[in-house]
Amino acid sequence: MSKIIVRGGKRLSGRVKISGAKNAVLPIIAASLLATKGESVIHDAPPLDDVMTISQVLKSLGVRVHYHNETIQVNAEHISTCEAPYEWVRKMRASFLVMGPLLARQGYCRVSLPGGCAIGTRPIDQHLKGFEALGAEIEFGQGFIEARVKGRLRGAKIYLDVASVGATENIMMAATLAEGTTIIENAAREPEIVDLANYLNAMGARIRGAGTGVIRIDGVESMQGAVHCVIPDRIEAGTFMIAAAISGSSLYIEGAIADHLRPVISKLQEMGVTVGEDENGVQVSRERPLRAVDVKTLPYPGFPTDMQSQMMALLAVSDGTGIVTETVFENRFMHVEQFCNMQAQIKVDGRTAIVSGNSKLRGAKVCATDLRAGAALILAALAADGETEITGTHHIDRGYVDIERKLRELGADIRRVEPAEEIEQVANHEMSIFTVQPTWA
Ligand SMILES: CC(=O)N[C@H]1[C@@H](OP(=O)(O)OP(=O)(O)OC[C@H]2O[C@@H](n3ccc(=O)[nH]c3=O)[C@H](O)[C@@H]2O)O[C@H](CO)[C@@H](O)[C@@H]1O
Ligand SMILES: C=C(OP(=O)(O)O)C(=O)O
Repeated sequence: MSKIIVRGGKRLSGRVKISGAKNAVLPIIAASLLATKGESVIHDAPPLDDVMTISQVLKSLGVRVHYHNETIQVNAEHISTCEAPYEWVRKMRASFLVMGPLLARQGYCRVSLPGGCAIGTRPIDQHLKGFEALGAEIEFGQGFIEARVKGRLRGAKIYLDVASVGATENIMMAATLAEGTTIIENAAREPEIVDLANYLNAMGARIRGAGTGVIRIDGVESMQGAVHCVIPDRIEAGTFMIAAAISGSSLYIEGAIADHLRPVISKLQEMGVTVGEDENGVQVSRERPLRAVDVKTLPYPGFPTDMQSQMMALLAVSDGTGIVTETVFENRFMHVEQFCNMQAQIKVDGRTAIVSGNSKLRGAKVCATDLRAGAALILAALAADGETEITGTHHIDRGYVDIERKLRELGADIRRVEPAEEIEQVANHEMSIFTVQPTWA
């Protein structure tokens, strides 16, 4: 498969435009299943493999989906089946988000168990607990989950044991068409939850409190298609902020919403990075040596787990020792071994990684073990001596739009290599939206 090759040591400069948020657009596309009338038009939908995957899930349900120029149109007036197949759901955890809308609208669904990044066991018990509280009966089949309800779901009070992003989204979507009021307590507060609630409200839902720990949903009889613009991707923005810091550069990150990035901005400032903000984005500059800091991942508004590996790359080249504690996922240190192949000094003890700084990173052959780990390896490679070859690029393509083009335009020496004999195969493969966008459009 393809490789990304980076020759480190280049200064970057200029501005980079952040794409729409992967983690916002995926639930929003799933939510469009709730519209029994009219078409949804979703702008700033990034051309990512994950967006293709969720589109394929909807198409497999008989829904009309069309993608053009970062706008996705969904017409879900007609649904022909309530079964979301393994073929697509296994590729990505967010596919499981069709369960809430299907159950609410059709009273039945059969959804394959979800896949996604291998960063922990990632149970779905909180999603199912929520559906059961709303009156659904849940059955496990072989690799499938079936949910059914007689008549409409009924509003309920649901306390989440963990403030799960996916469970909050799935339950919130299911509750929109329930009879009566649903209250989700200990709800996740991520900006992507707020974006989803805004879209659902534009479709006719009645949701209050999204972005706080208590969300109230007053059920409505029906919903229709709506127009929506997806928020900018705070994780992509954070990744480019670290690109500026790790390469000793100054970059303007266009579209970044500083309020969504507070924990990342605050850590970078503690490390000696200058961050300026205005209404259109953030300016990040690093002129002096970096100071190591400790980082603990937490649900929003804490430091995002999706920025942990990128921050670890930065700590590896900072002065001093930084302790990284991962509290959200129990197995999200797979990238450490890859960093160590680049001469980073990192020791893992359970959920803690001790990063001894001042490493002179060296280019090496490394493999992206998951999406953010792949981005973090690119960042490390920007600061490394010599050439780094990164495989496992399919992980990166799940969540970053044209990362190598964006970095190249800023001055990085980065390119993607497709082995000659595989080019034709890739071009014919419907997974690659970059080469065969029209097959799922
Ligand atoms: C598509 C998407 O938006 N993905 C994001 C979403 O994933 P996702 O929605 O899967 O993450 P969750 O917030 O659900 O997971 C957080 C923690 O809760 C646990 N848990 C979750 C559900 C459940 O039913 N039971 C349970 O125990 C998980 O194992 C994990 O330890 O939020 C994560 C945490 O910010 C991010 O890393 C992912 O990028
Ligand atoms: C873990 C991630 O994605 P997913 O939840 O889709 O696996 C991520 O975006 O970093």
